[in-house]
Amino acid sequence: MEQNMKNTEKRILQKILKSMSHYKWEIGGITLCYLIVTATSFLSPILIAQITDKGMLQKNMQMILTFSLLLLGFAAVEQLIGIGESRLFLRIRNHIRLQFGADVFEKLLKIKYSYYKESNSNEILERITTDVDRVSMVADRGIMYLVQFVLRIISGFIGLCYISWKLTLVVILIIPIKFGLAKLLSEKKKKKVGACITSSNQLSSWYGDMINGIREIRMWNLQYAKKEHYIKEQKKLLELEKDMEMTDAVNMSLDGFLEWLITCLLYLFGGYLVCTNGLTIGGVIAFISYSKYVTGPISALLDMKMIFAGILPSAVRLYSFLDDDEESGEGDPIRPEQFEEMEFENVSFAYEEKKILKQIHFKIKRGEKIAIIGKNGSGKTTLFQLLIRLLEPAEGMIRLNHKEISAYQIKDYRNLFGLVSQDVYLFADSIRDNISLGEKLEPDQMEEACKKSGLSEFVQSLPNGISQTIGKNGSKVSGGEKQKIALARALLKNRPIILLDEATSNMDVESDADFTRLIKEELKDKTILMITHRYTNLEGMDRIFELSEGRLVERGEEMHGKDRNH
Ligand SMILES: Nc1ncnc2c1ncn2[C@@H]1O[C@H](COP(=O)(O)OP(=O)(O)OP(=O)(O)O)[C@@H](O)[C@H]1O
Repeated sequence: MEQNMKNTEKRILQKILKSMSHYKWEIGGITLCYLIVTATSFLSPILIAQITDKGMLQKNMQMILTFSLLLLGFAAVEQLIGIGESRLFLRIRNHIRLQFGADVFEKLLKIKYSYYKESNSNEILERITTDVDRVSMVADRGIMYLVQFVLRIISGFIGLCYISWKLTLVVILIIPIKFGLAKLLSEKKKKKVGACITSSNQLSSWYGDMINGIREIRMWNLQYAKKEHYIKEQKKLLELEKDMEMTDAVNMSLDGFLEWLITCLLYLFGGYLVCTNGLTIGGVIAFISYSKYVTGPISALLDMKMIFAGILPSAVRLYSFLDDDEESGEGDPIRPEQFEEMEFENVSFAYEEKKILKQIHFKIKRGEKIAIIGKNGSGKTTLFQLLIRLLEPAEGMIRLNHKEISAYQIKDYRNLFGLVSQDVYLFADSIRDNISLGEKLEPDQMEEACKKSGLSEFVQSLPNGISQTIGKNGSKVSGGEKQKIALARALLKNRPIILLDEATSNMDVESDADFTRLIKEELKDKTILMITHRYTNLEGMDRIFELSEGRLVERGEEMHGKDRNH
């Protein structure tokens, strides 16, 4: 298990590094900047030593001025190059964010529909933004400085050995100590980041659920209980985050102490060498400056483990999401006019252990109208979801024109259907945009669709007419009006097969009667599959099926003319 995890992490690390390889030119530019900065900073301690030994100790103002100006010149070059390096770095960081963001968005559009049944939108959003943000940290300065660190360490060691190899041994002492600390703390941090991610996910899932259920919370006075729950869970999460951040704080403090330990040891031995004439005072000052070049980057280099410990749990989750199964999109093309018939052949379906549909068998030909009735939870909507390929049968086969539906290109296949459902989702746009779904339409086309769906009167009563915005998921319109918008959309799309899943469940009696008339007259050439609980809607249907205990049974004429709402 542990080994498996390690292999996954290794694979993911390779993937991350591969994604960085797209930015060869930028990384090359940054490396060049670092090379120049390394060269100038390599020379700076030598200049400081000259100011001390040849300038201050020999009271030579000319030397002090010359070397000070040189030092200032180097600093100016370093800062200018720093600006160029920042530009390149930000370019890489933005590209990486955009790349991950676009990959994730595309995946969300293609991932199997079941993914959305397991998590609410808040949870998905939180999970994705956290993971993308964390993984984008690979383009963090800390990691980008990797090359600079290595260069600094090499140049620093050359400088140190040049001044005194004995003192250099003191500096080398830092490596095993820092290595041991980084290993210990990074393992701890990885576990803590994992725990934080899990807990934060659970909280955002709960939070999303709470926002969606705000009406019920107010109606049933659940505010106090919900607030208590929130505080309890948020406290737990904050404790975990505190623990995680404490690991970084401990690491920083130990780093600081280690730095001072080395500095004190250098003063001790350096002071001894000055007293015994083994080294000049300027030499000791230069040595201590060089030692900072080496100890800082060594710490930072070994801290990479800590940075990756923060990134890896998110990277593992993000890449496993990106590897998740997608809807199969490729296949044969089909045009709407080519549709002849659809057939369910012994189709069975189960949600986990629960069998919903058992050996469903029926055929529908072009122009036929079929009604499906059945008790709540009998599986009617599930049957539609199988039809539009949101779900896949566990057994059996659904055929279109004698060919399994998965053999068709999904885009073409879905273009055969128009859907009006009981819980239609409307975007927070205008009524026009919700009906046209981005398609350019003539005003009279829109007007006709509104008239047929019974929406005209409502639209005329609005201050902005068809341009009126309707809020998140149509929060500013009624249930019946929502269904009429969905119906107008389906009419305009003019698809050969129309699926009506309790399409009039929220409509008034008059609108419901208009709808029945619409099916009989305007939609007489369309193939219609209608789920309904209202017997009045059965008028004009060619055949009626009842779904009961997972089985689909054809019912006869006795169903027509029954009272409303069975
Ligand atoms: N994602 C899911 N996981 C587990 N069970 C599910 C899931 N979705 C639906 N179900 C169950 O499957 C059964 C069929 O649901 P479906 O929505 O197809 O019924 P329906 O006939 O359309 O019901 P209604 O008339 O109430 O709209 C129900 O018992 C439901 O609880």
